[in-house]
Amino acid sequence: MTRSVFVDGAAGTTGLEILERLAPRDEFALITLDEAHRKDVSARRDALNEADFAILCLPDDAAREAVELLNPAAGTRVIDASSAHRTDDDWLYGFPELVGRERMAEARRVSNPGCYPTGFLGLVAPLVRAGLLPADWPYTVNAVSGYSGGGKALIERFDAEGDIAFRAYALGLEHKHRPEMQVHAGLKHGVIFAPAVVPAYRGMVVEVPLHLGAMDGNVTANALRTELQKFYAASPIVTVRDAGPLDEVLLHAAQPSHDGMTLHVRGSEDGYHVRLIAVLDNLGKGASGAAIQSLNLMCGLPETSGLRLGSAQ
Ligand SMILES: NC(=O)C1=CN([C@@H]2O[C@H](COP(=O)(O)OP(=O)(O)OC[C@H]3O[C@@H](n4cnc5c(N)ncnc54)[C@H](OP(=O)(O)O)[C@@H]3O)[C@@H](O)[C@H]2O)C=CC1
Ligand SMILES: CC(=O)N[C@@H](CCC(=O)OP(=O)(O)O)C(=O)O
Repeated sequence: MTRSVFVDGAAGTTGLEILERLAPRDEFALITLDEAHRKDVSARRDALNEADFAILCLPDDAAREAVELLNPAAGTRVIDASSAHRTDDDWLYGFPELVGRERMAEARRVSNPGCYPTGFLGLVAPLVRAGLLPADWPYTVNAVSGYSGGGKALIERFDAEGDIAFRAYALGLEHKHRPEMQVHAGLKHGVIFAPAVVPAYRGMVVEVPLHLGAMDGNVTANALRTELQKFYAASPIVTVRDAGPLDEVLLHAAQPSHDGMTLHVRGSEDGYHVRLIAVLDNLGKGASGAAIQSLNLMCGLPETSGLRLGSAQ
């Protein structure tokens, strides 16, 4: 059975990577628009309603517009890579490891998680659910991303300026990912989110430092790691590393494309402090790879079909 797929925003950073992953697969037939029509509302409406699946790789406003162009009778199932619907109850949050693969199989509207939230939620949500971390703790998220995370505009800026080593942003302490992190981890307080961009094209490191010893209970770093290992034991995509020696270079300037995510739990000797660290590709598990994982599950296909999971992160 062949399913038709329309990628709206196919000329963008995320869209192109989705096309690369879909092109060799014969389970899917791509509906494409040429350069002259890719932003034409009428052509997009036709493509959106003709497709079995639409994958939206657009800015938020254009993604909302695409949803309005859909005729419910057409039955198109949607995966939205933007942040427009990530805390919308009418959409399933497309993090299969957290929401359950069975729900993905049935879903008609799936919101792809944000890149940084994928790292944060991958670390924190299972631990809050298990009662090992408190839901009412004031969490902090320190993170760096490759510059493709900002799409075509940021890629152009990095290519043009050439000498940026560390670009801190969201310095007003607001960011579109904060609500998503709070809601899907079930937290009482909004997080402090401190993102930065570094001169790597792709890849990201998302870190949650914890004063574990200041929390109630006698939870240890080993207990956190064991819980994450149990939670992801069946996952072919998320790996939880043990406490052994760790290469200090978590992100290379020429990081290869990868659709997995690796989690680390590093504890101090006295057990008081812990660093939870997620390493992923913003264009892999952080965007395009996640969309393909969701598409596979929505089609009843093997979860990892077409994913890039070859070399370890
Ligand atoms: N880059 C990343 O790592 C990640 C991105 N995302 C999300 O994915 C979405 C796309 O991001 P990204 O690929 O980085 O962005 P890009 O800017 O690289 O691509 C966006 C594409 O959408 C096109 N576009 C804009 N408006 C319209 C419209 N009205 N109709 C049709 N096409 C339109 C743009 O056209 P043009 O080429 O003319 O500018 C561009 O090709 C965003 O919502 C982003 O938040 C999610 C996770 C990670
Ligand atoms: C480096 C950079 O600018 N990253 C983007 C996040 C990536 C993005 O726009 O997409 P998602 O929200 O769908 O993850 C940002 O911080 O706004």
